Amino acid sequence: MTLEAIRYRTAYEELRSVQDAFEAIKCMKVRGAPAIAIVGCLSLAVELRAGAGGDDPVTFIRESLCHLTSARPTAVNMGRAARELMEFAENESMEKNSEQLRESVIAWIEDMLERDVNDNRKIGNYGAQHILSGVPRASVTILTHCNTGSLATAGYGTALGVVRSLHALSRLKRVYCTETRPYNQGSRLTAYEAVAEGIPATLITDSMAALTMREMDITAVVVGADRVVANGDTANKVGTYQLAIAAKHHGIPFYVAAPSTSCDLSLESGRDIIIEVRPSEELTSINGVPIAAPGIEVWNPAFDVTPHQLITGGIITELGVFLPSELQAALTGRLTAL
Ligand SMILES: CSC[C@H]1O[C@H](OP(=O)(O)O)[C@H](O)[C@@H]1O
Repeated sequence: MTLEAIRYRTAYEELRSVQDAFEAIKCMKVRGAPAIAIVGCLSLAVELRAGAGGDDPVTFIRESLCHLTSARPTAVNMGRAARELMEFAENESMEKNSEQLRESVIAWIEDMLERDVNDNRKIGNYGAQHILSGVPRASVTILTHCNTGSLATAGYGTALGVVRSLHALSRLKRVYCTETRPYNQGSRLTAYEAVAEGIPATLITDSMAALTMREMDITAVVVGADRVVANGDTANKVGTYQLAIAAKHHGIPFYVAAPSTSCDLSLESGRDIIIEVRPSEELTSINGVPIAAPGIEVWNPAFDVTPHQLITGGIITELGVFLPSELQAALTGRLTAL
């Protein structure tokens, strides 16, 4: 029997309450804009199924959603879901008793799972068709950042959903995924999804991205989003902005893939987006092992904002692919301001 030095495993953790979900989101055991909203709301469903809220479930729902929304400020999805669910619950409470209301809200929450996967499959297909329409070559090479796959959503993924759709069409030559320091969503999660599904993928360090664009015939850069605002400026994992600059320099189309649930028309531009700054330890250690001089000062913004002018390929949504300047018109009527 050969020595098994490393076992890379899938582990599941039960979340039994809103507080469990809040803590899992806060410490990034659960991460990814859509996944944060879905897991947050599902934790509420778990408590409602157990009768939480008693004779006043609306108050319990409101307080729970407010708490969950406070876990991480940049991604819009949890806040959007909280507002929409609260509106639904208040309307339902006018004609349903507490038990009926709880069941109605649980059904609304459970529907999020299917809605998200359906949105992601549409994003995947729209994105793949748009990228393929621009190139005569049989197959394409994509560069992506962070993790935007099944481990960041209810399934299939957004930017990685585009990669999945290209792969399903046998039109993906290769996807280059950045390790995405400091939390390594790319090396730990995207690489895991790609290997598990036999998607041709190459892991690179973040610092190799510009060189990869120059040397590896990249067809397009496709990234996810945490908050796309009215003018198309997009907050996404830190490092996205410099990818967009490098893509511009190399004449490579830069796409953002995001469901309408990741869009926030209440904000005019990226200047209005709150950027989460995370603990220094994420940079100075890995799994508790120090990798930096003790006492060094650290700046650890979890996201940056890519100006809409650099999103040259377009914004891929479940409604289609739009230029940043077209986004607000495309989404108006489907989305209301937060
Ligand atoms: C479809 S996931 C969107 C987005 O969320 C990730 O951030 P985090 O891992 O900190 O939750 C990353 O920015 C992805 O692009």
